[in-house]
Amino acid sequence: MVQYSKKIQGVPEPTIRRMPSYLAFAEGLLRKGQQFVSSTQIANYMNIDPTQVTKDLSYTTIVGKTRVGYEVKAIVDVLSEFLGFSVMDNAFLVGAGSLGSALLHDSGLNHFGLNIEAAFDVNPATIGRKINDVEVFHIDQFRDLAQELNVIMGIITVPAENAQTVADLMVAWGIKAIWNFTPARIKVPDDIIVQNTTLYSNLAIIFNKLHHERKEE
Ligand SMILES: NC(=O)c1ccc[n+]([C@@H]2O[C@H](COP(=O)([O-])OP(=O)(O)OC[C@H]3O[C@@H](n4cnc5c(N)ncnc54)[C@H](O)[C@@H]3O)[C@@H](O)[C@H]2O)c1
Repeated sequence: MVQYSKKIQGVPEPTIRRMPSYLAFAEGLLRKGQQFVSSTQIANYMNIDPTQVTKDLSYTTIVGKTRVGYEVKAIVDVLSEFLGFSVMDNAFLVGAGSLGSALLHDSGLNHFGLNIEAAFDVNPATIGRKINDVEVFHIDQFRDLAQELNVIMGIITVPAENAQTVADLMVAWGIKAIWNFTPARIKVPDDIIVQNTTLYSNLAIIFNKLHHERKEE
């Protein structure tokens, strides 16, 4: 077990958002056998200023060495632990439809420390099936399984109008963090972590940039 990690609390969100890219870059270098990497090299890859890289990494215990830079293996070990990717957390997914199935097929989640223990749905055609080895249960079994398995995260991929009901169920049965993929804005107690994720806002940004640039041409 690596002992370098500091508490992630107080780290600015943009820094946390950049860290998985630092990690992916370092993992690639490690595979190629590179031992050290400079902040300039990382910055060039990220298209940001080297001072930003130094600042971001200073939130961890990774220390650069004069002239040689950062040890690549240390970046991989420290960031994996710092970001929580080296510890496996268990999640339940509710809504095993099109998006839910895609997430169940994503091996990247496992790589980044998230294990989806079980999925839930209300559609009889889906219940009882296994999607990428994850069994789909009726939503009524959520309570029993949440008590039985050590699950701390809930992933919501149901139609937006059902998102609040599912969130309430998750909170009632001990889920501490909710990853909400629906466009609905769910209400939960203050101590529950909610992260809303949508591909469409990124798409909107692309369209906006495309159309904006076209206007300027
Ligand atoms: N965040 C993103 O980028 C993104 C991308 C695609 C879809 N979405 C959103 O994800 C959600 C699902 O989209 P989809 O295309 O997979 O829809 P879908 O209809 O294919 O799947 C929804 C599933 O939820 C199940 N369901 C409905 N009510 C339920 C309940 N109360 N409990 C348990 N299961 C229930 C349905 O039976 C179905 O299997 C929607 O809210 C959609 O807007 C978000």
